[in-house]
Amino acid sequence: MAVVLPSPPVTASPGLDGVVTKPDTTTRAPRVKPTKEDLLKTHAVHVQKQANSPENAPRPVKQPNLALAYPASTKSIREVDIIPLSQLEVNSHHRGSGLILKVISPPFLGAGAVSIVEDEFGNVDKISIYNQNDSSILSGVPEGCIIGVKEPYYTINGKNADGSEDYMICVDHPSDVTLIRFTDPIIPEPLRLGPLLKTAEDWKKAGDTAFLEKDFPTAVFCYTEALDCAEDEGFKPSIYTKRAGTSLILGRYDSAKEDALASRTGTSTDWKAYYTAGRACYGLCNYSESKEYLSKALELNPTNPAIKKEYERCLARLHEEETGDYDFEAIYKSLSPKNVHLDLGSFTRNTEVKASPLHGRGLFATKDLAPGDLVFAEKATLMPNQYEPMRASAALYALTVRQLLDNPSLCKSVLQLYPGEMTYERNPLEGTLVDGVPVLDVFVIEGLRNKNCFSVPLSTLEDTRPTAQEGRQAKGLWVHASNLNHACVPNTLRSFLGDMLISRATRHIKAGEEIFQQYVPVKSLPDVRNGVYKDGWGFECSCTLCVAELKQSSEASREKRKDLLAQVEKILNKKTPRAKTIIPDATIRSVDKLMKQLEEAHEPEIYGRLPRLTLIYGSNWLVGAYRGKKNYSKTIRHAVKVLRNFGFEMPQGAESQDKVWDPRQMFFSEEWHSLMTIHVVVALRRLAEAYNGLGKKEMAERSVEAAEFGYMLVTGFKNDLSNLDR
Ligand SMILES: C[S@@+](CC[C@H](N)C(=O)[O-])C[C@H]1O[C@@H](n2cnc3c(N)ncnc32)[C@H](O)[C@@H]1O
Repeated sequence: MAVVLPSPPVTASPGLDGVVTKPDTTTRAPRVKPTKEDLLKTHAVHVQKQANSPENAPRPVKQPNLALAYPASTKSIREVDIIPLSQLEVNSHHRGSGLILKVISPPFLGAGAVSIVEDEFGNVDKISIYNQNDSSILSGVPEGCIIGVKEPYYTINGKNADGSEDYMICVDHPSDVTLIRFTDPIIPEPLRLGPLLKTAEDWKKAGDTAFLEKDFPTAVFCYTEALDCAEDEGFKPSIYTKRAGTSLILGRYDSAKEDALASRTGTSTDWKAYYTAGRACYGLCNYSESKEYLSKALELNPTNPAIKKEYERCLARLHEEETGDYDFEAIYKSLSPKNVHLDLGSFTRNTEVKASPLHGRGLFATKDLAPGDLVFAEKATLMPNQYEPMRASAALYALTVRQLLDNPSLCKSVLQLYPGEMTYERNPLEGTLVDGVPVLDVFVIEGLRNKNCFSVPLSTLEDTRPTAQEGRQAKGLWVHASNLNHACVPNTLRSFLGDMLISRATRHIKAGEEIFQQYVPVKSLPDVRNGVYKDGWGFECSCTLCVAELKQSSEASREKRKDLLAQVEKILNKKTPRAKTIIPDATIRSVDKLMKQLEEAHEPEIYGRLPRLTLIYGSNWLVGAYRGKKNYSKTIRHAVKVLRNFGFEMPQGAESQDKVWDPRQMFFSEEWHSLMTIHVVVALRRLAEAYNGLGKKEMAERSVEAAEFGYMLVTGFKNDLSNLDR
């Protein structure tokens, strides 16, 4: 799916003569409007060009520009005052008004469907309808259909070739436009066509033809007409069955379920209705309801293998939801770039959503958890299989709009996510059905996508490999995980397997304690990282580390650390030495010296049990440098420092090669505030290598075991450390 970058905010721009001209944003009547002939002629040229271009090019997405947000209409087309096109004013949203229009051209399909429309008085205009679903025939507004546009936004689309203004009705919110049935009395006399087909049987046949041609949206439309004009009640169940099956193919599970249940006749053939309803509920990840319907289907048709199979699948999902018992290794093996949506239930019962003292809602533990425990595992609510970084956000936005339109029952859980500050008040009617579709505000959807989505590799395990392709991440929404607030030194770590988010405890968590995660990897300087949170999510972090660094440590100390870190970075030029790189001793000595000063710049009374993030880069580098020189004792010394700098408790004397201690214990300290990343695993491996080099087998083995535990935390499940070499 290609991406259309958000249209630029309306700002001043230089004109041809270099003079800055401000776009005209005043509400006013349009200047000169083109004639019907001109509009149709220009439009036909575009449509022709499209017809000549290669078929099946993906539709681009118009991502909403939050700076230009406006609310969706919550009114029915029957509640607004119908106005003629001639009353439209540019740069206006025409609150309280609506249009009834006939589409008089085939559409040009780009990011939106652009068509020419006419009102009952013969006025014509251009319309662009965005964010419609492929499952809806409105995505291609067929010529001849009648549409209602609620509270239309009329805009200047740019300039025509002759320099005149190009006007357009711009429909961003998918629920602002509604398809009007040909027999609806709301259609004014001059636009009326009367019914295209006469009988329910005719419509049913038309539906069947569309179905066979795989034009499923049209099939749904025809079956709907058939149901509407059917006089014989006995005719309806078979149409409901057909429409349910078609909706199931389209992924419109809510309607599939509703139609399936409406198709029941009270006879033994109702197993089909229950089977379809069960599959629809499965599609909505509502496994307990799915089980109910599938049980009923089995009662009526106990030997049917298809029902049995679905039933078994359903039981497996319920077991996962209940126990969190997953075979992660098998799941990992089943993953492929084409198969990222896993058939799994979500395990969330160790956690609950409650009000957080920090902000809005938070996630809290319902039982005591130990380091390594599965806190929760959640299948993505929405995650497109799109790992191209340039396209991932737009794909998630488009999928969210599509899924909510197709399955209004999803609206409640998704629309309650935090969308950040909006420029207007949210309407409580969002997500409720008006004119048969849920009211969707695309700017709210973009806001909540932005504030709640996670970037996700195909699997975290693969992402930890040196050969991993950088930046290939999809974006997804996990509604349960969206309740997590951020802490720089959190108590959980998330990882991914396909669209499954795995959250593991990185320290002891007591029942009732709030659960935190890092939104993004933390920057070492507190003001820099808090700038990221402020810009991205609008908050300042109040975790133990941020409070210590920003409130307790003096500005002078902060500046000193910043300055020393800059000096270290300058020498290292952001390169971690590889095993075979020979580093001049003088460079190592300079880094070592600076690192000592940097270490001393951390006040012991403040950093006693906290990570010292500014030291991590340099200490990691020193591990690499001494490893390259096979200087085992210094490798041990600095690997221990790395672990300490990540906030792990190191016993007295651990920096010495002769100290006997147990690195496996470091994850279980109650008082220390540690930060778990893949670098901790790497440091533990270096420690093991160095102990091995010195012949200290037991220490080496303990270090490997600690690294394996750390790797389990990072990747979500137990894995061989050799993955880190592939
Ligand atoms: C994904 S939501 C987290 C759940 C959120 N508390 C809610 O009520 O929906 C992200 C938003 O939570 C808030 N937030 C997250 N971590 C925070 C923290 N440590 N302190 C204050 N606000 C935080 C910010 O407003 C952020 O934009």
